[in-house]
Amino acid sequence: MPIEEVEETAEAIETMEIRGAATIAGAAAAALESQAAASEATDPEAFEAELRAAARTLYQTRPTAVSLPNALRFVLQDLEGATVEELRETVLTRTRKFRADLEHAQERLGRIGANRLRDGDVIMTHCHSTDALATVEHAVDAGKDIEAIVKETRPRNQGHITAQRLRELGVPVTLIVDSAAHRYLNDVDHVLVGADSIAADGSVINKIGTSGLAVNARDRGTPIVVAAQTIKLHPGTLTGHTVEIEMRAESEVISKADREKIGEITVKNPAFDVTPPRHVDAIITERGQYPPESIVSLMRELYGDVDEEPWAEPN
Ligand SMILES: O=C(COP(=O)(O)O)[C@H](O)[C@H](O)COP(=O)(O)O
Repeated sequence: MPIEEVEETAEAIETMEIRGAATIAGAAAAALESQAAASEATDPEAFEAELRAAARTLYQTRPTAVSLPNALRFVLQDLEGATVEELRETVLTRTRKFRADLEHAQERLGRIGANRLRDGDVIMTHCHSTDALATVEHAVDAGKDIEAIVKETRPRNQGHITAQRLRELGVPVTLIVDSAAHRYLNDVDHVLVGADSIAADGSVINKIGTSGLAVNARDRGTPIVVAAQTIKLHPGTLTGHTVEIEMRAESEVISKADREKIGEITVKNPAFDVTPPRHVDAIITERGQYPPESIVSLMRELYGDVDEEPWAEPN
């Protein structure tokens, strides 16, 4: 049984109190760290079994952001240690490194992404991405004036979080409903979004509505920039796996009362969609800027082919 803190983190990820791919990954690593620190296992097998159970609990929360399994894999792959204490030390060292790397990567990505933004540029955002905001923050720190048109991002309105963060940076914000995006793209220099997963062919999986925004941006000739640390690269897609798109509750879309008033309908609430590489101009990572079609080489270099899940129950 995982400790209470792991259960609480899993619940917070499921209910989206903790959300966004990078934040989810950091929280999952922190939960494994707590599990390792608190473990009272007396033999290495029991310790590893506890860690695997904790990882499974975290893994089952949301399916689309690959940063979550990438974090779990980073911590649990090929665990080394002959005693519980050695294993504990390995896990604690890895979870701390993972969390520190996460911060450094976002900082570096932000500096690289900021080079694309010029003084006076207007960006359009969708959802709330800490990686995307890191690029704006660095541009602002470099003295550039940036303005933002922020899509509200139905049904969960993550655009409100983006608007608030941008205001904290002193960026002037115009909030629009999602369907107004095409109308305002003429005023925009870059569409700037994050990613939950990036597939080997360079497809970008991000908040539902990203692909429609990208099509509109292409129509208007506005460049589409994706800010995504390399923990968003989905190594499973190298071996033919697809990225699962999370379907969320109907209640996020329509109230029970409204639904009953309308009569018999089907409601669908996919949380993410897939933007093909031809609609993406650049993917900004902490390792540099990549055209989407060439991201596969970075994916192979960093992850190789990974098919196993180190948190699976041993046969
Ligand atoms: O789509 C979302 C969040 O979806 P949700 O709100 O459903 O979790 C974000 O664009 C990415 O996760 C990137 O975020 P970050 O750059 O912070 O990792």
